[in-house]
Amino acid sequence: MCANQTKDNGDQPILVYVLSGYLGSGKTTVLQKLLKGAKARGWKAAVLMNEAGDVNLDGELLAKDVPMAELLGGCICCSVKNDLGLSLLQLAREHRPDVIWIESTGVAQPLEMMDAVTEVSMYAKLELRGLITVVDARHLLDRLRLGAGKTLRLMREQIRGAALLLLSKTDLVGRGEAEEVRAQLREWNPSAAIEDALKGETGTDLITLLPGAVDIDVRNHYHDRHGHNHDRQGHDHGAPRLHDHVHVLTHYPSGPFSSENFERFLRELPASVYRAKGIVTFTDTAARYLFQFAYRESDFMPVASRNPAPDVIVLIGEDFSASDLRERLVGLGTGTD
Ligand SMILES: Nc1nc2c(ncn2[C@@H]2O[C@H](COP(=O)(O)OP(=O)(O)OP(=O)(O)O)[C@@H](O)[C@H]2O)c(=O)[nH]1
Repeated sequence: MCANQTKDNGDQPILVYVLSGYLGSGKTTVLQKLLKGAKARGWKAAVLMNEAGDVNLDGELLAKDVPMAELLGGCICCSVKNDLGLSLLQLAREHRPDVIWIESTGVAQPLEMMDAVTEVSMYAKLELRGLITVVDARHLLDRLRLGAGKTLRLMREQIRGAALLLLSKTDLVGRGEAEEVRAQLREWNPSAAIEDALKGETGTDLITLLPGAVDIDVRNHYHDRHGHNHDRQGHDHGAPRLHDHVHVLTHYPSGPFSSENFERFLRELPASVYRAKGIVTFTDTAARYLFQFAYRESDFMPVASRNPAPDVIVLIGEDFSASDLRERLVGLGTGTD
């Protein structure tokens, strides 16, 4: 391979992560570490920042060479939902990054966020890999002591929706208190990885903790600048962490399948998958279809033929086995479903 050949991720999905966490929990601090880690690995990263106010001060704290889009004056999950789509698409098309980090406002509802981000998968090859929630140990503890309330409820939702939980401000609590917080996190979200992140510093390289990030390593290293041909399975990058119990699963079908198989697949989805959407091509119909599945009802609409996005199926749920569902999805195309 030629030494100055650059990586080509043309056909690879851009991986998207949402950084969630209550106001002041340490999201920007973590984002700075993520950007540093991405740079060290030669990944091209971009950032989308959402601030509830009219100015974005956090953006000032980030490296100037990182493409960044800002959404001000509202929260992604409600008032600026459509703008999020446009900004994400623009970032994706203009910069073709390997990874996009979205820093959400501290008050964002995680499920609404997932819904908004996955909507963009209908227009560009982009894959939401999950929510990373930063939890302020001190603040959560104080809220737990106060008992039920709106803020505690939101913190709990952000924790429940996460694939990775980063515990910040452990320096502001005692050792026993930190353990109390960890136990609470495990109770609310038993499938998430939990890591201490004091001022954004984690014991293990933060990048390796991201669900699915090894995929970026694999694609980059395969075309690495020095021409080294690395193992596409990523075996030389340490053992990838398994996040089988995911909340979002994005699948790109390798070809069309029968509408009957697909309808059966939707009917047989486990109750833990409460939202699905995508674009599919059937062997037995002329048009491509955009489908929406919510509250176990599905809806199909023909897609304009000019939509350049590839076929895609996105599943969103509480906690489901990705490998099991992925197997069923692959089976759709082979008729073994
Ligand atoms: N003591 C302590 N302070 C921290 C830690 N992590 C972050 N901070 C500080 O907490 C403050 C808020 O951190 P940010 O990273 O800006 O938090 P954020 O979640 O982006 O804040 P918003 O965007 O306002 O929601 C900053 O002053 C950080 O330096 C930590 O682990 N311990």
